[in-house]
Amino acid sequence: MPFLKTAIEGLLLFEPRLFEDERGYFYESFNQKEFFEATGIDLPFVQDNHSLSKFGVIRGLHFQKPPFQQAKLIKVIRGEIFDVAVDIRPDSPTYGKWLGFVLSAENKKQLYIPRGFAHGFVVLSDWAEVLYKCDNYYAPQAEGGIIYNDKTLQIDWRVEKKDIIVSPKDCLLPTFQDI
Ligand SMILES: Cc1cn([C@H]2C[C@H](O)[C@@H](COP(=O)(O)OP(=O)(O)O[C@H]3O[C@@H](C)C(=O)[C@@H](O)[C@H]3O)O2)c(=O)[nH]c1=O
Repeated sequence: MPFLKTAIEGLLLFEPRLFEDERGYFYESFNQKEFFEATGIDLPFVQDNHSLSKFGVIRGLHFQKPPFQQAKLIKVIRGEIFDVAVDIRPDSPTYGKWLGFVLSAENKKQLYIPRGFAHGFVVLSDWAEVLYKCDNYYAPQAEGGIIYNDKTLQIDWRVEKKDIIVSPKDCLLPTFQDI
């Protein structure tokens, strides 16, 4: 289960090895032991999430406040997304930096986002189904977020402004400066 390091410490990209034959393909989409070796995380994931979104939908940027923070392992089983992680770990040398990766049903890449990041994605295909594992339960009272079009972060969401769809709740999220 090879995890590639990224320009942000702790943020890892997983490119699984596919076994293809005349029937189709097989791959290990998750292996706890190899995951532990790569990330040092010894806790099992406790919640799996599955969302479907149409083209132009941005979900995010979301996080849960301490002590309810969540690490996430993201993958796409239908369509294509641009998945974004923002480092909001106060002591991090890359605090306030973001990285984005195209994850798709085709490329089968998975993004591991440690605790202490804000997360969001935009759908680049007609529809996208996103699956992710979390190492902590949903805690609505601890929900936090940053507005997707924050002026400081300047995230390039890769879709035209007219096509962007954001939930009423996410439209009200604070700026990066205000969190
Ligand atoms: C996130 C979540 C939501 N819900 C409920 C609350 C609400 O009524 C409904 C939809 O919630 P939301 O609008 O917050 O869903 P969504 O915008 O998809 O929220 C998710 O966005 C991505 C980017 C993340 O990283 C996730 O951690 C999560 O915050 O689902 C749960 O029951 N459990 C959960 O874990």
